[in-house]
Amino acid sequence: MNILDKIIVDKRIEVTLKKELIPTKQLENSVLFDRPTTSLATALRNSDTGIIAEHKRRSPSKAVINQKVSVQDVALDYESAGACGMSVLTDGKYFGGSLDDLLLARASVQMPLLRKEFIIDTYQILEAKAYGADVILLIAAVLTRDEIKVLSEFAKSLSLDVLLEVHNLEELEKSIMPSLDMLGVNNRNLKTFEVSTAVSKSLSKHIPDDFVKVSESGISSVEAIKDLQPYGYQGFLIGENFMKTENPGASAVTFINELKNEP
Ligand SMILES: O=P(O)(O)OC[C@@H](O)[C@@H](O)c1c[nH]c2ccccc12
Repeated sequence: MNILDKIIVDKRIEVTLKKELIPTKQLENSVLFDRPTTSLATALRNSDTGIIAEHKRRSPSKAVINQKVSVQDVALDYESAGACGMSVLTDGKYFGGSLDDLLLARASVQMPLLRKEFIIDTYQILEAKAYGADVILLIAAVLTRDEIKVLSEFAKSLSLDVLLEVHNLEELEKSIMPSLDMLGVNNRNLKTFEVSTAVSKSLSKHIPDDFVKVSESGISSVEAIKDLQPYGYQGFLIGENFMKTENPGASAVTFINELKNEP
């Protein structure tokens, strides 16, 4: 079994248990549930940098990235650095994140927040809303077209943006539908961990113009962004490059300033 399949097996068990412990009514009663949301897609369309900065403590491909910084500090620093939005890993077992991380980020900043999670059930979308997210991620590699439709339409009914992630043409062609806002191309193969921005380049021409294009993973230089912009990318999801440093917020400031000053 590859790592992605393992994550999904565990996720199904986790969601089944949580559904029994915390009824959906309780999520809907969260003080955050009825708040107005902010669109990441709109923010990216209007941005001159398009950086979505991620909070990630560890990952299956890298045991320790950063276990020291506080998610609130990172969120505040990313926002003042000029990031367009923030991605918060909420998976515990493989990424060391939690829904509390999302909640703490929400308490700290106004910018759009993405719940970075392996979503397989509408229950997790209610959680995303209740803990302060503006955007959810759907991963085409682990969902059927029908599941993508049900989950994305449910998210839209809660005024959440949807970022659909693909890694190849087959996943892209199966997923195109009007209930998606952003199409993300993951440069990292979640089954083998191989990373190359060439994946974003080759898939870009197959993404219809009505979706905001986002390039995800393995972006570690301003040059990489300059290289991807001509392919129509308006969003760039960056995790490790910031999180592996002692001060992720300061690294984001340096990076975004360099990006703004580049001709
Ligand atoms: O740390 P990186 O290489 O900059 O990547 C960030 C982000 O794209 C990556 O964390 C990611 C992309 N898709 C995912 C799906 C699940 C978990 C994590 C991810």
